[in-house]
Amino acid sequence: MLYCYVPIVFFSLVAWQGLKFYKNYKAAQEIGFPMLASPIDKLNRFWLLTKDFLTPLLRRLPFGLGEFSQRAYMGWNFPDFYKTHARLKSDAFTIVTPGELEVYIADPESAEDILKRAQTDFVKSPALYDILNFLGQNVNTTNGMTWQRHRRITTPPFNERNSAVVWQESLKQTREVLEFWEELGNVRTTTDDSMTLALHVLTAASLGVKYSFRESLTSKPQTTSGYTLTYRDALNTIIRNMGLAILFRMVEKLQIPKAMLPAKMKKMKLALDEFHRYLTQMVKDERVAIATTGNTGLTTDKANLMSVLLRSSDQAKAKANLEATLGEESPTNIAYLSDEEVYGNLFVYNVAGHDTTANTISYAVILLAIYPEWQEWISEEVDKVFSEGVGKDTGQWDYEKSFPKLRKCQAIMFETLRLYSPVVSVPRYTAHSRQTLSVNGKSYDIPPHTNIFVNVAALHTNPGYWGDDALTWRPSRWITKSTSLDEDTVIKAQPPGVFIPWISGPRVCPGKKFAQVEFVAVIAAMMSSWRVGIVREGAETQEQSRIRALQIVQNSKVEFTLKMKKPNGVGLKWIRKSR
Ligand code: HEM
Repeated sequence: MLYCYVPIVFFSLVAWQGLKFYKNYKAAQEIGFPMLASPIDKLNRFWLLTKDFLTPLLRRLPFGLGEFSQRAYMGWNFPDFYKTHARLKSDAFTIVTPGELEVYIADPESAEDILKRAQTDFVKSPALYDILNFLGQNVNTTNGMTWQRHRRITTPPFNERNSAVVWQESLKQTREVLEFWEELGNVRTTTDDSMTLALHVLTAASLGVKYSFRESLTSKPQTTSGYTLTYRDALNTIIRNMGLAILFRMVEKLQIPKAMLPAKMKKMKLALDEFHRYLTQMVKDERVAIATTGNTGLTTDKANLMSVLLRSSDQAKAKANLEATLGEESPTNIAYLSDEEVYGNLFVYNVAGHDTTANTISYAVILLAIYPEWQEWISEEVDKVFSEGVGKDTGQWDYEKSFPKLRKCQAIMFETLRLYSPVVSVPRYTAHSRQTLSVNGKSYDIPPHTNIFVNVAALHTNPGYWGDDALTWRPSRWITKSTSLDEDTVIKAQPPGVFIPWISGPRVCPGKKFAQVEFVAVIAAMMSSWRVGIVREGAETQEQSRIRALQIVQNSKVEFTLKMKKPNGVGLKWIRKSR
């Protein structure tokens, strides 16, 4: 009997999806942007589980019937760049799906406007961000007053004093990495090692925990009793497989018994559970340390994300409790973080602050090896900045004096982020209200429950702004002559909305300076005494090896953030620069 219901259920589902699609089509027509259609909602769970298998089959369908599948996943904007906008001759277009309506924007002024109105009009969609609530709600996933509370409490550690720690730790890690790479001869682990380097910088600056790069390679990791993984391995397993971690959270809701999970998912579950336990223990230990030493966490060398989160949370909690005991009529609004929220924020800062910077370093290093002329370009600047006094002894390099002068190193970072931005599109949501948006000077009405994507990859490569060589990696486009007598060159300022790897407005990335300081320290230290080249394969010429390496760089895809699919395909050789 049951089999009779199967076709009924199937056709009802199809009809329901068709109805939703039609409703969205009418809404998209009313907005007035050019339209594209997709019969699939990219957040549909069945699609998420099967898309890797189905997409190649769909692409083979005749008459371009499966063409929509190119845009049916998060992050399709790379390597589409500005192409779809150019084809539709519009800085805005709509994709109609049976899920929620999607609008893509590549007009710099509208992009800026959307990002500025992040607190009220264009918020973060719960459907997209709730899944990132690993271990607890956090600054990245919340909206409104809750977000303000998270932001107020979590950002103070990212100050100038912290930048000096980031600078010193980045230089130290780079010295160790380079010694290791010199010994290796043929380095195929640029991305993995950059991840380790960035993780060590982050744990030093945010948790006050220091690791040695060399020891992390040679010594067998010591697991704490009762754990299978070390803290670092648990975090690494999660961060290097964020796509899987997100999928695990979706599958977790289906309550599939652990024994039935595939091996990869079991490993992810173990990493997430143990990372949670480590954080719980670290928070407990930090509380004891604060109580016994009276360390405020704000004015001493021990100021780090963990101590600041706990201290400001605990103080605010104590104040609220006192007000409640005194029977005050309107006790302070909750101004602290619950323990779960502390874990959630520690997790998100670890993920956001590690993977993004590490990948930017690894893209830049491989691009420098492909285009060695830019190595000379930076080296000239580094030699000039450190010509007096400390010279090549990076252990003596001073953050405050040198960082602002290393403009070419900053240009390398900006140019790398322009083409290989970790976040290729920024999703926002109109929630329950209708919003007016001006695009290229004309006003449009955006309906409620619309996902509006600021198309970062398109903005960064619009030939109308960046010129005919928009897709070429050319760091010198960032340097211009200074009008001041004190400096001969400066970084070229861009108009608002044109270059937004860290976005802008109230939700601008709080780790922007952190990432810049780390990147500049690493690249300057590398180029002060070293040169890097591509290791040729077989009978390859130098030119062929560069073309191959560039293909590997361009063969990237978004897995939480943008990454090369096969970074280990490029072998690099590091040699000391002759004095
Ligand atoms: C090259 C390096 C980096 C890039 C390109 C980058 C980019 C971004 C972008 C585009 C966002 C906005 C995402 C959205 O609203 O959906 C963001 C948010 C965030 N980033 Fe970064 N980031 C970098 C490094 C860092 C670092 C080093 C940290 C911390 C140490 C960090 C912590 C965060 C946090 C906590 C948020 C959420 C802020 C909020 O929503 O209020 N990021 N980042």
